[in-house]
Amino acid sequence: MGEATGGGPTEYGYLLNTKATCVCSPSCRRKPRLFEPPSHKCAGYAGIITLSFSPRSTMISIGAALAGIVLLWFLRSWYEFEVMKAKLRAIPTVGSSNFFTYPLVALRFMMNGHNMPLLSRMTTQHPNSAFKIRTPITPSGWLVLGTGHQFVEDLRRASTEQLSFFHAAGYILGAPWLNGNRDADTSKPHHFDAVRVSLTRSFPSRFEDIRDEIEASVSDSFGLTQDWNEIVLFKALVSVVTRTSNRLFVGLPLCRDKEFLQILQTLAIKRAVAGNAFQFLPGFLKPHFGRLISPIATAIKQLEPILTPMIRERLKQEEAMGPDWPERPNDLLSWILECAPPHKRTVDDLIFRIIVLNFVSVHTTSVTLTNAIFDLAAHPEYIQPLRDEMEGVIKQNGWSKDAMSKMRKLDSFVKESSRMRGIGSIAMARKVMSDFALSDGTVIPEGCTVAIASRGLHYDPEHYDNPHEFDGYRFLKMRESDEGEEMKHQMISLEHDFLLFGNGRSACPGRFFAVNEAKTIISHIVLNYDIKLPEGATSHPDPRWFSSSYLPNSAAHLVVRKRQ
Ligand code: HEM
Repeated sequence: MGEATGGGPTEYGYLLNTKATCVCSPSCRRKPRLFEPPSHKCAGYAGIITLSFSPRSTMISIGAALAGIVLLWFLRSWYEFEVMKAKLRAIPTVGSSNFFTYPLVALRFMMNGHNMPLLSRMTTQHPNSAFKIRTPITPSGWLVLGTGHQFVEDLRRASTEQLSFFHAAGYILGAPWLNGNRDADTSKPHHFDAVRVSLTRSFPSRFEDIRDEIEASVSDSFGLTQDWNEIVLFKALVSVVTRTSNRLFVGLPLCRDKEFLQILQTLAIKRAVAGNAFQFLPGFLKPHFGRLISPIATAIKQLEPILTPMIRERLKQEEAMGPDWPERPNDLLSWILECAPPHKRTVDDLIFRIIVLNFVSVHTTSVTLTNAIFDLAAHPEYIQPLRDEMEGVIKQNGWSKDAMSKMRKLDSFVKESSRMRGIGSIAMARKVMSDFALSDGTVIPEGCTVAIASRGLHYDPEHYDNPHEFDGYRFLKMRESDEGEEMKHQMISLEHDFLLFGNGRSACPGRFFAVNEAKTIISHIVLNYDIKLPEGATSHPDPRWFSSSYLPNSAAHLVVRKRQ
């Protein structure tokens, strides 16, 4: 048998014992390798492995390999961090710029990434400037934040080849790993146009359905009793929004199917949590954890048996009759198929699109609605004027998209709630795809991530009087006083100092639907229910923040009863 120098094989292990030789015959001097190729057919080959194996040695080997990987990752991250720091030296740093304080910085960002005083101070003291902060949410560890209109304008005008939303948001939300590498080949997935063009054009004609689903789902979630009744508002609204959106996306009876809804509601929460948690994982672990915990992969597996027959049938019909046939459903599948390139017209891909659109729309709309309803309960003096407006407009226009557009007080109220709370502290995150010059001459290097300190802008006294005070009619007054520009201040408008929906070429394509859906849900609640905060509560329940993401207090209660 071959001898093992530097320690016996059973004691030190096959992988560590680099001086060991093959045991097939005394004359064989071959060195065994970490992964032995099958071509080496020595009789003793299997024997080496069997003889050499010991649990302790395997653990040591795995530990050594992992330590090596961590060290390599650490050195690479350090290198990339320092290279980017050098390239960004013209931009002032806020906070630490020392790589070795990373764990502390990551923790601080996680707990305080929405740092209101910092964002406000930078916005008011250094308007129209850029500063950089250390953050775990970008590949280089640096994020360049802009303040002021000019910076928004610079990002807004950039092409998607220069500044990419999908690359930046993908990294921040963990999409390449949690979405199972889908859309990795494109900077703008086709579902974006399905929402921007087809859904927006089609949903006014589906208004009756939407209203019907709101009535049924609110009654199921809120109850319809004469007595006061406490509900967990965020949970109730996630259910209402999932049902209403899916009445439009996939129609009846699926939008009321308990299993289907449960999968989507769990996904909306788990995907948001996983995306946030992923920001703090070292890059080399992301692919592995992504495969292990991907909520999207889980949802795809669970939804396959439910959605596959319906999608197969639709694909067959489209193939036989083309895109224009008399009974063609006016739903999400048709809208996606209108925009899908041939290689994306598959069952698997269509299930993925339905899931992604549920994820991007349900969570954001539920958060916006929860904020607005809690603001209404905290400021009950707005309830009667809003009821009067709703009743008047509906009397003239019926329940319709037009009626929703005419509810100016309501629009202003929901927009003010979103200005103060929103969905996050930064907006318009973009990855710089090639060196990008701002209008003041500052060059942001390729590979860097830029964003707007939107929470600072939303509270900027230059643009908003008494920005810390809730004024439900703020935007109504702006519409009335800004002659000829009254459309500018409605909620769906993309303004430089209101970035709930982002801005520029990648601004949210679902905002027309989202705002109308939210206004219809609030109108239904206000016209049919009395609402108030629970006993003892006097203000909007405290939200939770996780890094730069805003989360409403998901356990907070609202007290409701049938309108008296
Ligand atoms: C109040 C609710 C919503 C809010 C606050 C919101 C907000 C946003 C924001 C901030 C962006 C990124 C824009 C940028 O960086 O410039 C975005 C992207 C997007 N939104 Fe919305 N959104 C909402 C509802 C919806 C709805 C209802 C849909 C679809 C029906 C939708 C579909 C999308 C899509 C497809 C993108 C591109 C990102 C992607 O595909 O991952 N959104 N949204």
